[in-house]
Amino acid sequence: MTSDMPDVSGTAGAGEAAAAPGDPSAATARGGVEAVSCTGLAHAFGETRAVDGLDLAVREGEVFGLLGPNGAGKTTAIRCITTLLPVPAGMVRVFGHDAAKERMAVRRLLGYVPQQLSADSGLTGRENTALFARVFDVPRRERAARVDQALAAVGLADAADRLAGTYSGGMVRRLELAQALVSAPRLLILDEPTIGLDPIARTGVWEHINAVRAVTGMTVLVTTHYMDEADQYCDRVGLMHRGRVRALGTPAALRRGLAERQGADRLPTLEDVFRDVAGSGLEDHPAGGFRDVRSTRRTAHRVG
Ligand SMILES: Nc1ncnc2c1ncn2[C@@H]1O[C@H](COP(=O)(O)OP(=O)(O)OP(=O)(O)O)[C@@H](O)[C@H]1O
Repeated sequence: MTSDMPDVSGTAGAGEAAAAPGDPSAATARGGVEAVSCTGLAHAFGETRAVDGLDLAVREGEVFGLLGPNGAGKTTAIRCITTLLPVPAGMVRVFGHDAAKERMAVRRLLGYVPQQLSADSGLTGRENTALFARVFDVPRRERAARVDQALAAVGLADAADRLAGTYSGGMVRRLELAQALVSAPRLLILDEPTIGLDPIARTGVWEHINAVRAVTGMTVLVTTHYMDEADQYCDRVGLMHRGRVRALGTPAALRRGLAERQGADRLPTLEDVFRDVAGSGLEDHPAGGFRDVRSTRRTAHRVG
């Protein structure tokens, strides 16, 4: 925690997690339930089996990266976990709460930064964040302070009263982070938080996530296409392909495992691991499909 990083821990679950920030094994050792548990999760759109028997366990306190190419099923899985999509088959639990039957309990525990733009360009940063504080039932008397804390935690204190429409792409992403943090979630879910951002803005987003996490001990579940970011920032990753997790572990262990299997003289990258896991099937879902272009352009538009 840096001295200029205010506390955004609020009340929900911050105390127990703060005992061992960033240490997932310690969190599990405290006997806490898993932050997210998916068992046999399946979700189809017509004939398309977007998620197809997903098993996944995210430990309390860790940063877990769900990686995969376009169409792997990451967003669909995330939307089931956040209760935005139903759970037609299998089981999803968030801190022990059944996402199918206890939707409000699940929603109260999490903050969600979707891929799509969630900030209103016609409102200031402060107004946008205050709106989320109201929607997420932050007690009225705490709202102003919590909004200030959330904006300061993402480095937007000085820009709080500017219209979001004047923000750069990186600032918009950090504002969306503040919106998700204002309710002091125990679980922060981010769907491709850095897509379309330049390297400096990408680093900025991650630094703010990690600074808040160091204070609150919140669990982070993030989807990304960027293997380098996953390698650098995630405690563990799940490599998802065709609706399922095909490999799971710390980035280092996955890379070492491939090096041992291949007898390689250099340590492979996470991307090498992914190509090994997904094999030639990766070409079935080439990057740059309409949906990916659309989301990248949406973000790029904010930058312009
Ligand atoms: N609303 C929808 N209607 C129909 N098909 C959908 C819908 N949403 C997703 N799909 C399909 O489900 C599959 C999984 O999509 P999903 O968005 O979950 O993948 P993803 O891994 O998040 O991809 P991306 O990285 O491009 O966001 C894809 O084949 C996609 O075209």
